[in-house]
Amino acid sequence: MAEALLDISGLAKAYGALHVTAGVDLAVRPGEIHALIGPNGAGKTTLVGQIAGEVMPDAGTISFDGADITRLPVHRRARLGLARAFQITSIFPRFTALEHAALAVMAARGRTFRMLRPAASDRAAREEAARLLDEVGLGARAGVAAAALSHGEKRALELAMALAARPRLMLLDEPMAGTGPAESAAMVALLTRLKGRCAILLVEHDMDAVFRLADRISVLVNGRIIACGTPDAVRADAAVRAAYLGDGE
Ligand SMILES: Nc1ncnc2c1ncn2[C@@H]1O[C@H](COP(=O)(O)OP(=O)(O)OP(=O)(O)O)[C@@H](O)[C@H]1O
Repeated sequence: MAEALLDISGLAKAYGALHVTAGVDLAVRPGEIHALIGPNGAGKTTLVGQIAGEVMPDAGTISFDGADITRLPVHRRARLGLARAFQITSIFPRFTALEHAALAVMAARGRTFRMLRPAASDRAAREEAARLLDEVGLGARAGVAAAALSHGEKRALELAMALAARPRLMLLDEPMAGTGPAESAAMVALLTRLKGRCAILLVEHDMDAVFRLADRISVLVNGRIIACGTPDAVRADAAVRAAYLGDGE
């Protein structure tokens, strides 16, 4: 079995009497798409927040590439290769897709780019940004203001911006939310193309997308992982069917 890139053990977080993360063990392997599914309020977003460093756990450990990152702040985790894709395109609506991607590239390589003259650093960032946009299928939309992009294109731009950090693990929280069937299919195709480039922990309610994309699926119910395995194994799991998918699916 491949060594885990992200290894979570006994993670716990309570808000008052509510145990939102109740002893989670979870391992994400290098390059895999690992989906985290579960009903509303199961604790998925809180778990992702703990992995990203935004929410401090009460107990348990998170290790990344063998290093204990349980108490590290967000920016230190990012430097180790842990990136979270944010819905970020509304911050500078008049900036173009290319400018957004270039900003992300410069933010990720701050020190490297400060060594260059301003014009050269700008050119290098734009070249890399253009490559990233090509990669997510936005090459032809580089000059379009972010606000004018379609919903699905904005999600693709956010992926390009997260990829600018050259992450080894990307945390993706509901990339299909609010997308129609065509945009959702385009996002599945895009994530399929990116597969293997970095590991992805994918939180998603769109089960069709999850079962198409995921190498493995973990099912979180009431703050606990009740099943983890391949899509086929999870689909066949009696506890999962009872707790989450419903016997009819
Ligand atoms: N800061 C907080 N203070 C108190 N309760 C919280 C806090 N954050 C989350 N919760 C509660 O923890 C539970 C889990 O929330 P969380 O958002 O992690 O679930 P989720 O699985 O992501 O849900 P959804 O699928 O609806 O996004 C919910 O009952 C929520 O109200």
